[in-house]
Amino acid sequence: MSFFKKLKEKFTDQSDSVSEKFKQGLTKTRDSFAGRVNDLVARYRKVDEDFFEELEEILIQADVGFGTVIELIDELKTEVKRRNISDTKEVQSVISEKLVEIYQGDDGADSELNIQEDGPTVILFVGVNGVGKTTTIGKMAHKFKSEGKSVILAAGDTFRAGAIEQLEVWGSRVGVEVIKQAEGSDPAAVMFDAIQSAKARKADILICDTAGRLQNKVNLMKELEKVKRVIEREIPGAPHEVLLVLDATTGQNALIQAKTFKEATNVSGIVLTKLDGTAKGGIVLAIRNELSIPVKFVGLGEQMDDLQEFDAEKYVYGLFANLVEVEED
Ligand SMILES: Nc1nc2c(ncn2[C@@H]2O[C@H](COP(=O)(O)OP(=O)(O)OP(=O)(O)O)[C@@H](O)[C@H]2O)c(=O)[nH]1
Repeated sequence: MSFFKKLKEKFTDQSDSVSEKFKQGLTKTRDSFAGRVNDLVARYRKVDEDFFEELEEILIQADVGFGTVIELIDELKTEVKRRNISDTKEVQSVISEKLVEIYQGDDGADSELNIQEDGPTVILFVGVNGVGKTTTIGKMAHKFKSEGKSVILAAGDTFRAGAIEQLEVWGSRVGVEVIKQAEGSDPAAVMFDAIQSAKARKADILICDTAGRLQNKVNLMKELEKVKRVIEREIPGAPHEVLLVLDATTGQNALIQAKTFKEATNVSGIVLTKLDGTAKGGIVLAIRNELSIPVKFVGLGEQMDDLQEFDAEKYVYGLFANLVEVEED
């Protein structure tokens, strides 16, 4: 059975709300990317050099990233030869198989969060303004709460006007406490307070917001280092996760931001927001391959439960859900 058929069997069940969310959230990307692949396959009967060249172009336009595209095309060519494939329709299933393989890589690209059994687990959020950091923190707090965990939020973005209030709005919406100080105060002091509260209340999860200015890398680095130092001192081994939030609709710009943050701090995972708002959802693969940081969560819409743990198979299923398939005997 083809790889894609197996994926379909695994995920077509409508009652699986998560794979359905991936399918819904990737509609824009699927319409353009998979639509073009379908069209390519219809136009080319034979797998030849021209076919691969056009495929390369489509992948690059979906923001898959140049390096990743070259790797993928090379592997496809090898596989086509090895399996003696001549029908272009058969190549489609191999593409989906290779996309999953490339994403999972050698290290398995684990999207699971490093949660401490006997908390508090400290999760530090970093990222520039406007990427959807606050919304993501709110959605994540909601996710933990619905799993029965107790959550505290730390309003560490003391720099951007309105950031504290915005976090408070999410705090009351989700029903979790927000630890804050006045605008302009030292973020490290907010973290200190928040950790004391989390310890005193035996909270399971402490989610920390930070300021997202990128204009001055030295300042950003200093601030993040200071915040991390305080957290580490108060809870050895923390922060347990440093999640960088990136906006999928900014395409290659998101990659540039990621490189800067990677230089400034140890990023343990990426949250890619607004994947539903772009036709270039291939950016997930570019991030994974070019930065070697796993995408741990993706934003697939504006609703509270639209933040989903990333899963390469569900993602690829979402990309190709309407694939025109080869008839199998
Ligand atoms: N469609 C869609 N919209 C999202 C997603 N994540 C966030 N948004 C929207 O993006 C907008 C900006 O998000 P905010 O969290 O307010 O971000 P911000 O306040 O501009 O900036 P920061 O909090 O500093 O990142 C809001 O309208 C969110 O609803 C997503 O996954 N999908």
